[in-house]
Amino acid sequence: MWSPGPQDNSSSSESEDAGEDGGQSAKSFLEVKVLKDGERIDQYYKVLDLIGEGRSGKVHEVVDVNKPDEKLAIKIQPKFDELGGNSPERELARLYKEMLICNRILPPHENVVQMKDFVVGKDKVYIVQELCVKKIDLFSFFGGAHETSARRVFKQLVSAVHLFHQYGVVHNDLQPHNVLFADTQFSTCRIIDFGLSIYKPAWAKKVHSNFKPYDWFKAEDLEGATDMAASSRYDIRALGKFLHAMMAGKHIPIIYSDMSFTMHNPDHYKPRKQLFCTAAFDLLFTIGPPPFGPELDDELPTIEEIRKHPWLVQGHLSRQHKIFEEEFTQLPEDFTVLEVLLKDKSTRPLRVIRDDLSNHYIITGELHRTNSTIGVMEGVDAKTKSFKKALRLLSKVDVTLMSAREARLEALRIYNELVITLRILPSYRNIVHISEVLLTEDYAMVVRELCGTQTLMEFFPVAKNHSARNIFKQLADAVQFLHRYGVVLVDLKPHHVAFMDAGFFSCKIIDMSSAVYNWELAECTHDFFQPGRFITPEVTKMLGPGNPEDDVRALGRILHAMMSGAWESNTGTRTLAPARPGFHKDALNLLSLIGPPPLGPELLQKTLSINEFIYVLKDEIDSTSDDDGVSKARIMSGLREQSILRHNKVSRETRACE
Ligand SMILES: Nc1ncnc2c1ncn2[C@@H]1O[C@H](COP(=O)(O)OP(=O)(O)OP(=O)(O)O)[C@@H](O)[C@H]1O
Repeated sequence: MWSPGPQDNSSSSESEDAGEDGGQSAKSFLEVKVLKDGERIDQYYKVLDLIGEGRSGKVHEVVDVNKPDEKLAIKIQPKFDELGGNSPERELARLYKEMLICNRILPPHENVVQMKDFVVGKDKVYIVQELCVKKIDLFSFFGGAHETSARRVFKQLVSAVHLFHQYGVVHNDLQPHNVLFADTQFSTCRIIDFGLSIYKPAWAKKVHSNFKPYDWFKAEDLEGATDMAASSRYDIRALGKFLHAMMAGKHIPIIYSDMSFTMHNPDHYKPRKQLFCTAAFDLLFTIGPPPFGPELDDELPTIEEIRKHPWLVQGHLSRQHKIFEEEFTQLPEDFTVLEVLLKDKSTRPLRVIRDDLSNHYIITGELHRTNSTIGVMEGVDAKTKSFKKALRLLSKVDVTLMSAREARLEALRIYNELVITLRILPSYRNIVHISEVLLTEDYAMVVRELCGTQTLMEFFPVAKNHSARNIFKQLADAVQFLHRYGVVLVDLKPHHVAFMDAGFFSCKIIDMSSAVYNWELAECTHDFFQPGRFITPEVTKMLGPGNPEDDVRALGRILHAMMSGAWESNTGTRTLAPARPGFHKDALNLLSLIGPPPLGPELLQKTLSINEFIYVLKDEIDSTSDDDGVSKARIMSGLREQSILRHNKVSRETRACE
């Protein structure tokens, strides 16, 4: 293959300022290669599968014959428009422009599909790109979208479109099938297909330092009447339609004009009020399709303005915080304001008591769990005197012992714990159930179901292959559930897991005091819950975003403790006790994937989401019989399929849990 040099006047090491938009700071341009006479593309790329077909050609899954480990996508476009819509010259000019936009004009961006190679053959042009998840696009996302996930994906789209417009490019064909995803969790989207894009240097605020448009295009192509009617508002309109589809859970088919869809389907495409906050509606009214947004394109905001919209800028910041400024100020002094701060449609009540606690609960003993520093008592309902409960005391900080700032932080930490346990998480079988919270000025008393006093610490020495598998599965299940709701435990310790029975058969996570809400991670919420209302900026700043990997690591340490018989905390250089005999090789496999180093990896599998990882581990443990070995390869290969299924189940499960 021949790589032309002469007109290539930009060095491959030139650097590029991609702005604050998530672009990378440096870009090496790809050289366009030309197939010599007699050469064929399959000498370079081996086709595995047909994955898509569009107006301009077919897209196949391929591997580079010299690097067969990495799967790629190749878009094969005839040089001449086979449908005859474009003259041969115009079609070639279109292909040339698509290649230049992807390769020269736009810097790389996290949410734009990455180009890998450009090859020109006798009759065809080949664009080799990174492979996105096959058969999944924005259409697949709409149905399961909710406040958190919609904001995440929408922000990414806005960020990419902002970059296009800065560099003078209008994508001009932003449709759901041109937005793919890098992963099956819909966490990172990738825009594809610049086949209809328009480039006007006059629109650009930024240009590559070495890209001189007039060296690459004829002046009439850059200034002429062609495309002049086009405008950046095309992309804004498309974003508005995406936003509407995310909020409504469905996309308005293109056959409906904006007016007719409302006439024929007044309720069918309604945005879901229960899932989206007023800021999202405000943006919909600004850019959505009529009748939600403006009739006239002239009334649409620019991408710059959209980027600054409150739903995107302070999406995860709290409206609650603004509304209840006064109450937040009072919180360190008076815990009864928690009743106002945590007010919601939830069924788990917060009750202010003005009289003595003994009128409500009679303390019958103290609960001591290994290493636990948390004050938990055992008590019964003062009236019925039945059903023992665990009473967890969350006390106000004594300001004579701590600074006002420390008192405020501790009050916010308690607020955060209650938001997570009462408002974010639905009930779950392996997480301790809370029946109510009593509030006084000085403390919050959390009334919970009573678990046994034995914790994982007592379990480790007696754990056997079967019992360990059962308990580990319950924990992995619980962590996966928490992550789906965006909750990271951060500090899962053995004494945070209590058993319900003396035989170590069923366990529950009983401590969420270090948990944080990570809105990037969340895939589902209660139907009527808006995390953004509760997670205040201060809480986010104080506790950080929460790294889900910490929980997987904690599970890895717990697994090791079950297998070795002893807990070794997370410190120092490791001389870890070896696994005791009797554990199945699957357990050793798991340990090598998530256990503490050197038994497990120094770094967890970065390419996989933690959710995905836990899900498959859980499933494999579940289905593995003692004679049936499970290899790492099998675990990995099951990942994609499992998580697609999981995504489809999320909405159903959310309801089932509640
Ligand atoms: N990088 C990729 N990874 C996975 N699938 C892809 C990739 N690129 C394209 N596809 C699939 O191929 C289809 C067609 O691709 P693309 O939109 O680039 O072609 P097109 O001929 O320009 O289509 P259009 O009709 O939208 O103009 C996409 O909708 C998608 O399903």
